[in-house]
Amino acid sequence: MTDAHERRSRLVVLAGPTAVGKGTVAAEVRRSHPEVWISVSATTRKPRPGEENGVHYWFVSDEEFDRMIAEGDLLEWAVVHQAARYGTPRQPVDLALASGRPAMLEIDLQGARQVRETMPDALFVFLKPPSWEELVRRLVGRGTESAEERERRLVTAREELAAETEFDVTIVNHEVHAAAEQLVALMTHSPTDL
Ligand SMILES: Nc1ncnc2c1ncn2[C@@H]1O[C@H](COP(=O)(O)OP(=O)(O)OP(=O)(O)O)[C@@H](O)[C@H]1O
Ligand SMILES: Nc1nc2c(ncn2[C@@H]2O[C@H](COP(=O)(O)O)[C@@H](O)[C@H]2O)c(=O)[nH]1
Repeated sequence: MTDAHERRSRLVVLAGPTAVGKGTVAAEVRRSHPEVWISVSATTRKPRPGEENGVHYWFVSDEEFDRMIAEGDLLEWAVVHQAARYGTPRQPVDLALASGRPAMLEIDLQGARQVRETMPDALFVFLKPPSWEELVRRLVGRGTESAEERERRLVTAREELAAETEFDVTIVNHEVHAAAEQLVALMTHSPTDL
């Protein structure tokens, strides 16, 4: 493996449609590979039951999010599902990469495109559902959105699925542990080895 490839693999950007399982797979990586650093995003969305500030997200006000943008604190940010703003705090990413830890961002397509511009050496991974029907089942089964919000998310999901070819690698999330292991392997192996 070349030095260039090692640099390329250390930051993984994970994206994919709503409810494909990005958060679940990221939680599995956190559980089984504590050596991997995972970014905690800031969002203006309200917490879901069980979500903790600083663990799942930094839940911030619109004013605080405006301040973070103005002060250049965010590596990327976007309005997602036409509903709330989400962004990646820049400094923790820089610190994780400087410390040599493998690092991962779990963000939407718009954010991934921004990171592609500023950090083209990152590895862009698309998490894909086994089928559209299974994606809808997971979204409904999660039970965290209203029917109206689910519809909005599925509109974005169609656009995100169409962007798969922009990514370096696709992982199909059939099973959570297997998907997490494939993701971690990408941080240490060439995609062509898998
Ligand atoms: N491999 C899998 N098999 C079956 N169910 C899964 C799998 N992965 C995730 N799920 C379930 O699918 C639902 C959506 O998962 P999750 O919330 O992680 O998706 P997400 O991609 O982070 O969604 P969003 O982009 O909307 O935040 C959850 O109920 C989760 O338990
Ligand atoms: N561009 C960014 N997108 C992000 C970030 N953190 C999360 N996300 C994406 O938002 C949607 C919705 O998440 P949810 O928790 O409300 O279901 C999902 O696609 C996430 O990947 C971020 O920092 N930047």
